[in-house]
Amino acid sequence: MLPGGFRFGTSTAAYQIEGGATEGGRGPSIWDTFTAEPGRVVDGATGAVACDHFHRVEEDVELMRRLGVEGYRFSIAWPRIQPTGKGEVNAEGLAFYDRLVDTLLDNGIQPMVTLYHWDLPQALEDDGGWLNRATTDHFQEYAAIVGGALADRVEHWIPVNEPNVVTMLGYGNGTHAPGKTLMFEALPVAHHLLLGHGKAAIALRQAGATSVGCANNHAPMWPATDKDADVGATKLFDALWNALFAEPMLFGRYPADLAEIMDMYTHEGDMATIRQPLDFYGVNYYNPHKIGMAAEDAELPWEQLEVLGYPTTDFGWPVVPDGLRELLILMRARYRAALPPIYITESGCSYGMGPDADGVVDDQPRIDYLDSHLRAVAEAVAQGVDVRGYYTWSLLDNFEWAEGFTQRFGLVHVDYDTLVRTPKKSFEWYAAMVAANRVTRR
Ligand SMILES: O=C(O)[C@H](O)[C@@H](O)[C@H](O)[C@H](O)CO
Repeated sequence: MLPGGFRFGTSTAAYQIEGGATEGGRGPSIWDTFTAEPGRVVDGATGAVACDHFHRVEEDVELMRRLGVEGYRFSIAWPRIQPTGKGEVNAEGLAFYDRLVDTLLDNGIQPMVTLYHWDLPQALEDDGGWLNRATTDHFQEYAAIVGGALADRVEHWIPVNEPNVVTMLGYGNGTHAPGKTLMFEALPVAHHLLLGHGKAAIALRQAGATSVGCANNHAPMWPATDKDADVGATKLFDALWNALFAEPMLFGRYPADLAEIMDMYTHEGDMATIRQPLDFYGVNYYNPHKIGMAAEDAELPWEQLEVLGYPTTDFGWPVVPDGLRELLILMRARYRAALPPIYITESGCSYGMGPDADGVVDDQPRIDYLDSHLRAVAEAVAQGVDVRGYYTWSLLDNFEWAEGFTQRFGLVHVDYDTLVRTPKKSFEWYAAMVAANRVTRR
C-alpha cells in the first residue's frame, strides 16, 4: 500500500519527443550532430521530428489529464533557450515552456523540470563541452534564465539527468553524443556535471525555486561470483556508477576508491558547491547489473554480464522488480540521514507492441512490469524508505537515443509517420491505478 500523498507521474525528455529541431529559434545540439553521422543510431533515426510534441503540447497534456497523473517530468532544451549555450536568450524558446507549464497547471498537473537531459548546445561542445570547466558557468547562467522565467510555477527542479550515463556513454565509450571514447579520461566530465549541478541549484534557489533535487541512474550491482576478482570489479563499477555521483551530492566528498583521481579535477571550494541541500533525491531505476572481472587485455577492468533467470524486455533488459526494493533499502543504509525523500523519476520498460486490427495496443507485459515495480516501492516504503512518488518512463514512445525508434517505452503508442497517438492498455491500467489510489488515500 503506498502512502498518502504519493505522487503518480510520467516522464519525458526534450530531444526524445519535441522535434521542431530547427524551429522557434532553436540552435543545434550535440544530438543533432551525432544523429546526422551515419551508423550512430541503429535505425538512422534522429530527433528532428520525434513525436512532434513541439506542435502538439495541448494534445499531449490532454493525454496526461486523462491519465490522471499529478506530476509530469520533462526537460528543457538548452539550445532552445540559448542557441549557442551562452549570452543571448531566445524569447520564443522561453515562451514555449511558459505555455507548456501553464497548460499543465491548468490541468492540475505539477511540473518537474529537468534543465539538462543530454542535448548540450553544439557551440559549447565545440569549446570542449563538459570536459571544459567553463561549461559549468554557462550552465549556471542558463539555470538562472530558466529559473527566472518559471520558478514561480514549477514544483520540482532537476539540474542534470543521469550524469553517469553522460560521462560513460557520451565521453567514455562514445555510444551517445558527443561520441567521445576517452574511457577513464572522461572523469573530468563527471566532476564538471556535478559542479554544474551545484551551480545550477544555487541559481535556481536564487530565482525562487523551492524544491531542487537530482535524477541519478542507480542500480544494485551483483558480482558474477564470490571470487575476489569479481567482487573487486563489482566494487569498482559500483563506485563509478552509483557512489561517484551520490556521495558528492549527499556527503560533499568522492568515494574513497576514486578520491585520489577525482582530486585532480577538483578546485578549492568545488565540493561545497556540489553539495547543495537537496529537497528530494530522484532515482532512475531499470535493472540490476551483473559484473565480473574482465580479461587481462580488456580495455576496462570490469565486464557487464547477462542477468539470467529473469524475463527480459524487448530491449533485452532483465525484469527485476525486487531489484528496485533492494536498491532503495541499500540507499537508505548507505546514505541514512543525508538522503532526502526519494522520487522514482524514471522506471519503465520497452515492449514493441503496436495497434492490432481494431487499433488496440495490448501491452500486458508493461502492465505487469509497472504493477510489480510499484509493489516493490510499496515494500520498500513498508520497510521505512521515504519514497514520495513514481514517474514512469515514458508517456509517449519516443526517440531512444542510439536505439532510435526501435525501442518503445511509452504508455502511448506513437506512429512516427502520421504522429498519431494511441493510448495502450497500460495507459488505461495506469489511469485506473492512479484513480484507485487517489480514492483509497482520501
Ligand atoms: O535513463 C535514461 O537513459 C534516460 O533518462 C532516458 O532518456 C531513456 O530514454 C530511458 O531511460 C530509457 O532508456
